[in-house]
Amino acid sequence: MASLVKPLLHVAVGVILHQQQVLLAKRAAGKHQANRWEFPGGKLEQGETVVAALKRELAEEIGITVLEAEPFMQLQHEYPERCVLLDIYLVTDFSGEPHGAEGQPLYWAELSELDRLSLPDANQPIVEKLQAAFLVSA
Ligand SMILES: Nc1nc2c([nH]c(=O)n2[C@@H]2O[C@H](COP(=O)(O)OP(=O)(O)OP(=O)(O)O)[C@@H](O)[C@H]2O)c(=O)[nH]1
Ligand SMILES: [Mg+2]
Repeated sequence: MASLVKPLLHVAVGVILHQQQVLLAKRAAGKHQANRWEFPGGKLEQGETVVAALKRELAEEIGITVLEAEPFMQLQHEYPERCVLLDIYLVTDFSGEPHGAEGQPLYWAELSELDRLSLPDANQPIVEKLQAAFLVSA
């Protein structure tokens, strides 16, 4: 019998904002929310802090060293098969050159086009808050 209790996954998510653009990575086929454009990040390991997970995931996934990050927002979203608690950080300083270290495509998206791209369903409030906070209209 399927479990009636969905797992709650705590996820560290990094937003890298540079001149009205944010860095997105394409989720692999076959994964949860496959083929969507996500902010790099991933699940906390047991006993790990959010910032430690953020640093580890961004090193593993896009090959950068996070030097400074500040909390931006936290949100919980219920998918049909799992719940996620997204801890979203603005990465304000890093070293290294971002690249798809796991073979995934990266894309610098304009803040203004974020609502036209296919992001994970949980991400709509992040897009709205980023646009409200940082989008400068031409
Ligand atoms: N990284 C990331 N995960 C997100 C975002 N939005 C969102 O709903 N998620 C969800 O958060 C969950 C965990 O993320 P993940 O799959 O990156 O975890 P991970 O890097 O540890 O991957 P793994 O399971 O392959 O080891 C997934 O269910 C994913 O769909 C987002 O913007 N970025
Ligand atoms: Mg990940």
